Amino acid sequence: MNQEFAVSDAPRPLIAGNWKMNGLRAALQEIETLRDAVRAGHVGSVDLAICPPATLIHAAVQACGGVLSIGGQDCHGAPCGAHTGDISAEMLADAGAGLVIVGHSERRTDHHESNPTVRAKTEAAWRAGLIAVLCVGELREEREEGRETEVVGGQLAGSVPDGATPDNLVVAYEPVWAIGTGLTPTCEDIAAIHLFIRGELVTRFGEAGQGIRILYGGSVKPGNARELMAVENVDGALVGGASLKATDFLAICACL
Ligand SMILES: O=C(CO)COP(=O)(O)O
Repeated sequence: MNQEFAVSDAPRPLIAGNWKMNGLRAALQEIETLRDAVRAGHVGSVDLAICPPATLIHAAVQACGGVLSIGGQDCHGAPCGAHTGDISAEMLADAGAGLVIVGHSERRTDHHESNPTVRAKTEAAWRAGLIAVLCVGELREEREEGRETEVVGGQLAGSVPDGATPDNLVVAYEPVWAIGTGLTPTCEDIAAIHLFIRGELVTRFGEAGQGIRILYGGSVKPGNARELMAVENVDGALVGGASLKATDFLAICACL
């Protein structure tokens, strides 16, 4: 691949905010601030998404004025049924969501979600017409043992269904030990694992694998976003804490 092709063919970056279990209705002001910034032309060539708690999805869709995507943080694999407390991908789509995070490490840990479960959730997202933002990443001890590619490779093989394309899948590499800790891998380490993920996607999906966006997540802040986003095969970020305030989120977006 020559340089010109690589540059023109690079996926458009995506900065996605994961609000986790944060946000009451007053937080919709942050979405309105993001909307106004996009409308005023203050955000460059980058796609924006916010995944608020499910209680705010419908209102967030109304508040965002169609200039950013709103997503869910999880979905059930089934379209409906006797699953108290769960939300289906169809329900998210009905509320106006365009994407859904699946396989976040907090779900894999707190709710014991396995790779086959994450795979079923990804298929559910596709069935409902949503983009799946599928999270992978190793634990601290797995990194210390030098097993990160083995772990991430196993998560990709076990949880990404056949049929992935740039239009239905985004992969988010989130090392568990970097989430909410202020720690980040070195740029060299991020480059290595993103190249590994790119290779796995291309091996499995051919040309489509080149265009599937690979986000980095874990303690992305305005102060470190520029160097993290400049790493090869980093096509944007999945941001937790720094997505709660529009000013921080916009400062991250400005780094692309
Ligand atoms: O888990 C994350 C996003 O999904 C990252 O969270 P922090 O940005 O708060 O580390």
